[in-house]
Amino acid sequence: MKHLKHLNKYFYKYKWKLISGLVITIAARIFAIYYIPLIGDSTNVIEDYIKGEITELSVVRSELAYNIMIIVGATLISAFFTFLMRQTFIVVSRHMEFDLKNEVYRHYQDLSLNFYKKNRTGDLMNRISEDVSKVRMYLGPAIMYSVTTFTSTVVVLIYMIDAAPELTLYTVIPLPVLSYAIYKLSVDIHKRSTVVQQYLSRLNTFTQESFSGIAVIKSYGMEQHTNSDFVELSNGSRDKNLDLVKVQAFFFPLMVLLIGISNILVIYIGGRKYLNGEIENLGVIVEFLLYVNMLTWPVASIGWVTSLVQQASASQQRINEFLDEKPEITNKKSSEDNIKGAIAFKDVSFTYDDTNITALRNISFEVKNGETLAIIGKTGAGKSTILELIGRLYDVEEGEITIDGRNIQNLNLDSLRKSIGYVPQDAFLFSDSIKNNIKFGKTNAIEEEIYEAAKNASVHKNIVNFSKGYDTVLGERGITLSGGQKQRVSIARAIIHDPEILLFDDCLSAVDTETEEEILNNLFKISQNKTTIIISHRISSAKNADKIIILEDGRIVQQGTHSQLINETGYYKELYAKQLNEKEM
Ligand SMILES: Nc1ncnc2c1ncn2[C@@H]1O[C@H](COP(=O)(O)OP(=O)(O)OP(=O)(O)O)[C@@H](O)[C@H]1O
Repeated sequence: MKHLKHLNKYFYKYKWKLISGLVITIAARIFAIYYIPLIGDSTNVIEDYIKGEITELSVVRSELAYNIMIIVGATLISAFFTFLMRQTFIVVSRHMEFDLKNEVYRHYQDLSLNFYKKNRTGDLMNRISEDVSKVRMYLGPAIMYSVTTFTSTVVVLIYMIDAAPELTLYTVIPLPVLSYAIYKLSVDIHKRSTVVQQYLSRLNTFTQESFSGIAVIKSYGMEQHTNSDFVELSNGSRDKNLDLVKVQAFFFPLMVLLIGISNILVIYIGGRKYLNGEIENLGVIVEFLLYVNMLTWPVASIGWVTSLVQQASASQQRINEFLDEKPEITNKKSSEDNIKGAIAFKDVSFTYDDTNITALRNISFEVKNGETLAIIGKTGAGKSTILELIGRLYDVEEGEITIDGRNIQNLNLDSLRKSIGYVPQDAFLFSDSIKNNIKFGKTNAIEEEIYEAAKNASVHKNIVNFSKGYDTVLGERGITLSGGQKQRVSIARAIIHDPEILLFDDCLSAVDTETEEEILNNLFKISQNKTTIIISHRISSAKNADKIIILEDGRIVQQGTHSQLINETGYYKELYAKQLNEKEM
């Protein structure tokens, strides 16, 4: 239960709505019960007529007509209040669910990359959807049914004790048993449905992966194999579903059985008391039958609600685990910074926490504002790590990275990130239109700016050739761009952002050398007063840079300009010779 404390702030936020829900529920219950004594009364009138205590049929008629009117009126009012009750409690729970989802989502966004490496996307999604839904069952139905149960029980018991105290005692005896049995059943149902849920999520992941990787499956002729894996999984899923259905099937029969026992007790004990003259009228027995039936659902719901609260508590615990995670990268300065973009690494070493791989060792270099630095090196040399550190996707512990002479950890984080246009190695595009993907870099960009950015990234011509042009939808719902096109849309996104610092991580690898040349020329014009860092495996991307550094195993092994490096024995000269040869061939 302690995990659910986190939600108290939401109860406080919606306190007035909840209090009005409470008042409405009490009113609904009072009106729902109000008519029962009238039914007892009507039975008594008929009984008195049969016994001859009332001789006028017209008296019976008018008494019954009056009772019926009140019964219909009270039922309608009760129905109206019940409608309002659901509208209040369930609507409030939907608001709370919305708030909680937003809270979790905002927190996810603040968390650092390390958190995303440690936790699987499926798990993140489950906690924000499945777990939040389970918590909503506590915020809405569980609270609503608890209030209903409490008010119904109190009001019904008052009426019952007033009518026949001893009979009340006998008839309510089976009800706690009913509540306990439903609780036990609900716990079992919960256990089984968790397993069903797990199977479902495995089945979903499997199908999703199979369809995403359909090209690989088909080209290796693995359809049969994949199909039998699917059948095996879905057989398991069906069996678990059947297990669940079996237990669920007990729910209503159990309720009917226990209500039946209560009814028999009312008739048996009530009947004997009537015959002994301890109860004056048959109407009391009729009333009691109605009371017992009216108590059944609230009492049964105690068991159900207990299990809902337990599930919600387990879910909230999982949500809290993530909410308690502190972002590793924090903003230490609230006021904004004006960034020009001169970057310097001073003796920076960096080891990834999770793999313990030391990606950078004693790295020092400087790029002045407006200059271009190219980084070349074999795969795994630490090139991408340098760019990630500049954007503070990770913080360095050894050495210092400065921008405009200030340690980046002391700069306003938002200003820092806004001053950077980063094109990662795997160009990621959203399942949205090309236009919106480019606008991601500048949400208020006008059409002309989008076209300009796309032209500078040499992708405009490709885009206008699509039948829907810039409105072409990408990804699952639309077309798939070629690797080179993706990279160029991603470059356009960085260009439109118009940042002070441009970071390109091997993002021209999938374009042909001619287009590469074209983009580099455009970039050269755009980035006159920007600081640019280009990572590449090609000399052609690096040769015009003001400075080139060669990384090997996390260390800078050579640095200089193109003309210096081609005359110096080492990796750059070898690469140059190799790529020159390839070009000539
Ligand atoms: N997120 C990460 N978590 C743990 N280790 C990582 C992570 N990213 C990179 N590494 C490791 O750090 C080392 C440097 O990786 P990095 O991506 O910086 O190399 P790179 O020079 O950019 O390589 P490539 O040219 O293949 O992109 C590698 O050994 C890599 O396995």
